[in-house]
Amino acid sequence: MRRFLASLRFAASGIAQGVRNERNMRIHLIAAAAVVLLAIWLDIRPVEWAVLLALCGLVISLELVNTAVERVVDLVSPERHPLAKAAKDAAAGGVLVAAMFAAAAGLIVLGPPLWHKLQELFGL
Ligand SMILES: Nc1ncnc2c1ncn2[C@@H]1O[C@H](COP(=O)(O)OP(=O)(O)OP(=O)(O)O)[C@@H](O)[C@H]1O
Repeated sequence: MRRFLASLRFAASGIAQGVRNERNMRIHLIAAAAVVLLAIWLDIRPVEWAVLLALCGLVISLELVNTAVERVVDLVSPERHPLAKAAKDAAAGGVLVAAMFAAAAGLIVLGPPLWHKLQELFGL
């Protein structure tokens, strides 16, 4: 049990470091918070919540993995190297792909009810 709690502490510390040091991580967190607030306001269905939360979690997790790849590459290859570039660029590409699909899913789920709500509010 103590080892499990210690591993949770290490994981929490990794998340905190990512938030402190990575600007992109803070952008993803702000985007996730905006999605959650919008979803509450629009009162979306449970299955829609599940999709949006899973995708927000995926993007934030991949950003942490990207940070880990950057740290390891900087450790093993402080000098420039084509493989170091390939590793960092692939990790960054992974985050970008997930973020683009998450944004598309967000538009599909939140777009129609948001449009409906705006029509109601402004009598469009
Ligand atoms: N050791 C290296 N060898 C070759 N190219 C590198 C190396 N380090 C970084 N690069 C290139 O420079 C880009 C930016 O690298 P950098 O380490 O600044 O990461 P970053 O994506 O800007 O992340 P962050 O700003 O969060 O540290 C990488 O995506 C890669 O293309």
